[in-house]
Amino acid sequence: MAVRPPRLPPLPALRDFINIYQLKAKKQLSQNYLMDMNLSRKLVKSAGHLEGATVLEVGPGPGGITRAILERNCRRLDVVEIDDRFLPALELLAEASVGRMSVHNEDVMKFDVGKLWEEA
Ligand SMILES: C[S@@+](CC[C@H](N)C(=O)[O-])C[C@H]1O[C@@H](n2cnc3c(N)ncnc32)[C@H](O)[C@@H]1O
Repeated sequence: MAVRPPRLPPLPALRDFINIYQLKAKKQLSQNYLMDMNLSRKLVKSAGHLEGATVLEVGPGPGGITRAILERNCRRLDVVEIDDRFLPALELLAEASVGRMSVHNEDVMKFDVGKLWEEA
């Protein structure tokens, strides 16, 4: 029998986050947002088996791919996002993940991934 992905509690649509927080894409940070959740789920599925895995996502933006990763029932998800305008949306996702997701508002080029995973 197929295992259903765990449902996250109802969350605002990505488009609403972008409108409420006026998250106009910044070119200098290569920002563009994937809004189609079906596409995000397909992308994440192509990463393989994530159930019980420890995952690092760089540049989650408003969190479309992040939602799809959480739905795959990973054990732990760390996201590193340089732009603090996304923090309210990402913190809401972290709350909905019931302790599985942590948000790091940092530049990934200066971020110590090794240290993070020592703790994992
Ligand atoms: C192309 S957008 C992708 C957003 C999201 N993953 C999606 O698919 O909708 C790239 C993201 O990487 C972030 N970013 C760019 N440079 C970064 C850096 N040095 N460290 C962490 N995040 C960075 C941007 O702020 C942006 O959220």
